[in-house]
Amino acid sequence: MTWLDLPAGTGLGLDNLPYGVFSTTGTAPRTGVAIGDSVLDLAAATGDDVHATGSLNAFMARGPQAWAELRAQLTRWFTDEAHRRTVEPHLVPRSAVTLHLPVEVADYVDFYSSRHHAENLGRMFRPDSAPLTANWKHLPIGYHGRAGTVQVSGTPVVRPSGQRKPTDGAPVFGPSQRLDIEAEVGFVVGTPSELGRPVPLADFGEHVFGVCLVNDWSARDLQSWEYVPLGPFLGKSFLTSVSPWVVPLAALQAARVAPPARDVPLLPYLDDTDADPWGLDIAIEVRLNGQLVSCPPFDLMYWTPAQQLAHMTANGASLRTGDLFASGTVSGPARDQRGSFIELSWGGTEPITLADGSTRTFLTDGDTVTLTATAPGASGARIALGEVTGRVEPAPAP
Ligand SMILES: O=C(O)/C=C/C(=O)CC(=O)CC(=O)O
Ligand SMILES: [Ca+2]
Ligand SMILES: [Mg+2]
Repeated sequence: MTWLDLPAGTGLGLDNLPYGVFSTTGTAPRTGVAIGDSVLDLAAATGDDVHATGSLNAFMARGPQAWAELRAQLTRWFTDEAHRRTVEPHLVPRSAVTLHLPVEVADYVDFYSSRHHAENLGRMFRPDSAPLTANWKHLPIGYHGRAGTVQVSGTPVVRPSGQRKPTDGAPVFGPSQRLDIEAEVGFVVGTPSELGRPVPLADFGEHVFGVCLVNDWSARDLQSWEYVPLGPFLGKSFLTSVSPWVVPLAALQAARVAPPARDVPLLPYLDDTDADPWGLDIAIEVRLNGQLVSCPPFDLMYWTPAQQLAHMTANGASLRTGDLFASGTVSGPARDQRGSFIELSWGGTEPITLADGSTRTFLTDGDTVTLTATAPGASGARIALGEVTGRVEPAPAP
């Protein structure tokens, strides 16, 4: 029980306690913890300068024991009436805060781990080949993205310009006509690793601090022309949006589920059949201008984040505090479980109809896309993973 007056059905109860960076008018950005309709000012409540730096990095770098200790302390503070007098003055209404990018992003990696998404994109981008490439079931495919354009939820999505190639004719340069979203889950690295030393599956929880939502905005016309043979480049690097609250891995223990059965035996460094695997029951919702368009199921992801981390470091590449790796677009087998508009509209050939009767293939200037998600929490109720939103603005005049 808590002395806090938590709203009924809050996804931000004692079993969540996500971390973010906030400011109020005229004050410097600092670390806070979301609880109900409030934010606890951690810099003030703990007096620890690590929470006054304006990003979570310094705290994340302290490692899993420090993460567990602070979480245990927060639980004591919020449950024991004796702490009320000292803690309550440091609660700020959530409606009064500005939220900032919570993490100084070091490297950004994007995976491709939804089988349904990969099959759909394969069918559309490579209609003359098998939907899944020969390597897909043997390793979690990924690429290194652009860390410097990872921004917090709410950052305007300026329509990117670039080269695209009409079916008949020469390449042209101009604003993307196929601007899209990618609904993903992101994993934030806290503890670095040593160069030359792979991180085994079992060490996932030693390194990964927490989870956020990711919208990996994508310009499909730029992408389909530029990506051969080196993979995604300018079609995705213009912006990646993340949710402001990082949910600690500890809050997701009750959400752990077995991943889908794998079709081929895995090499030992990826084989989690005898381990406690890291499938996660995260239910995502995608809204366009407030209207629900899709419910991508994260529990169906073929590759888990622990396998992604093991693969990402299998060659000895080291981790830095603040590294962000995203799951890849989350799509399920049903049409209304697809995590991108290229899939929802089947490459623009089958427009979707929204609740208000309007139709869409790709995004129109003025559109707002919002991703939210929930997962089972320790109390039995679902915890919230916050939201990541962005509004499309027209390309600047040339
Ligand atoms: O199949 C392709 O060539 C490209 C696929 C993507 O755009 C996916 C990507 O960025 C990774 C992902 O989000 O799943
Ligand atoms: Ca992506
Ligand atoms: Mg992107």
